[in-house]
Amino acid sequence: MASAPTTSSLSLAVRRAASVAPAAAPLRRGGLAAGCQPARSLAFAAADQRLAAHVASRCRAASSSRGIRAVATMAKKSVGDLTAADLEGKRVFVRADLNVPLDDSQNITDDTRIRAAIPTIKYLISNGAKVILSSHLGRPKGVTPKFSLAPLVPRLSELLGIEVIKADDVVGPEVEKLVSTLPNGSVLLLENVRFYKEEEKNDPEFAKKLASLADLYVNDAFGTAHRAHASTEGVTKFLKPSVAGFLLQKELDYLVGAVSSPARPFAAIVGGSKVSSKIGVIESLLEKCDILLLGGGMIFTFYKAQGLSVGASLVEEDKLELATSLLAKAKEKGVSLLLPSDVIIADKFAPDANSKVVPASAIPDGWMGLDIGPDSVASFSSTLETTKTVIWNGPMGVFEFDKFAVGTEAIAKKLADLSGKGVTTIIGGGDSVAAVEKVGVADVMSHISTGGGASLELLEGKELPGVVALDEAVTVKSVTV
Ligand SMILES: Nc1ncnc2c1ncn2[C@@H]1O[C@H](COP(=O)(O)OP(=O)(O)O)[C@@H](O)[C@H]1O
Ligand SMILES: O=C(OP(=O)(O)O)[C@H](O)COP(=O)(O)O
Repeated sequence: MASAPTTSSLSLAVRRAASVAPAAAPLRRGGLAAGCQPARSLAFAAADQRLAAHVASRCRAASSSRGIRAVATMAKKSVGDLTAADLEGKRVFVRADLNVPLDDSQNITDDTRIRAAIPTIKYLISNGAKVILSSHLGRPKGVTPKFSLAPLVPRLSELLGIEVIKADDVVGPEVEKLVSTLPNGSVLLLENVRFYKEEEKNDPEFAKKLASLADLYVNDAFGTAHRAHASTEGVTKFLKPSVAGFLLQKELDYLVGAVSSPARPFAAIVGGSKVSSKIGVIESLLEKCDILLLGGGMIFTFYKAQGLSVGASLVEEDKLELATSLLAKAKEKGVSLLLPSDVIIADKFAPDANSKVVPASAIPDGWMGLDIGPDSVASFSSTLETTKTVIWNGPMGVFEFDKFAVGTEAIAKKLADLSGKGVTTIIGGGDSVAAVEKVGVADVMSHISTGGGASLELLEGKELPGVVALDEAVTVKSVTV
């Protein structure tokens, strides 16, 4: 697997690459100036931005001639910073995102989010903590049995290797009683936290009640970190320490870390239905990537902006100027922006539509582009061959219809192939994850995000309230480049 930078705690606001020297050299502890130490070995207790900058500048001086890049990071405290001495016998409120799909018989149809939450919970129970596990499921309006977390208990228990206890409520005397009898190393799953309307309102009294159940707080709910809710944000005001779980840490390491200081060439593939939903992502990625490949429904707005006929394809008339300015911005930034050279068109928006391949410049009236064509797949693939880091957000076509899933699946397979060759491949949540899973290549990617909305916000450069609220720690890491 490729060498994405890893940190011992979370990257957030400040990342200062002190040097990017071309030659690779092994890390040599003795060779660094005082205050600069290899990754994972140095954690500054004080969370001070100036300290981070100061240390970065010292490391810059020390490492520029050795092919070592030192990155001082405003970081969040991690659950990994807590030892058995901190955790033994402690009640730990863990907010996870266990919002998994259930079928009509309440069977879990995709347990990815449950599996992703396991490392943090296992770490806590193996260190003698009492885990009070909280999540939402769906968007219930009040108490709604079909949104109960009960169907998750067997799978959680199986994956953890212990019997998970389930509470019928989120707060209140019954829950308090259960918490008071919890043995060390056990897990109590609270009921769906959104059964209380106070959760989404981030009601301080409700947050205080949640906090009163525990001694410390771990947020591992990356998929919900863009929500300022009582269990993701409010609760941190009443529980110290409030730290990040391993999943949250990994998501930020890839979606912020690997994207901010990527191994280059760095390519971004952006697809999906509309330019309007991806403006922020495209603008942000144009600042960072070397190559930008565009696919999906949004390409027709770009074609039209360039004066091409797009038939009945999806076009956002009010975004034509924006498309033109994004093309200009790419040029100005020296980013090679590639639009598909051919497309698969359909005579109607349906799985059984008649279809044919045409050059992008030859879409007849009445036909709509629903996928990228074979020449585009070939040119995108050969371009991707040159890269060291790739991030993908949004499908290349209407992949829900088999006939128009070819381009998306080909890109998924190409990324799997590149991943096997050491390229860092990051799948940024949402439909692209579904595509990668459909093709059966999810396991080989460097990172697959568990959050659609959250990953989009991160890629747009926004801060996530559930992350901002956590305790800070400054770390310095060094990586060879
Ligand atoms: N050429 C196209 N025309 C219309 N819709 C498209 C086209 N290509 C992709 N889409 C649709 O875009 C949707 C995904 O868009 P979006 O939500 O922006 O992506 P993501 O969920 O990956 O962030 C899919 O439902 C897909 O069918
Ligand atoms: O599934 C989720 O988000 P996602 O669909 O954007 O990945 C999260 O659990 C957040 O759920 P919400 O969008 O109801 O707050």
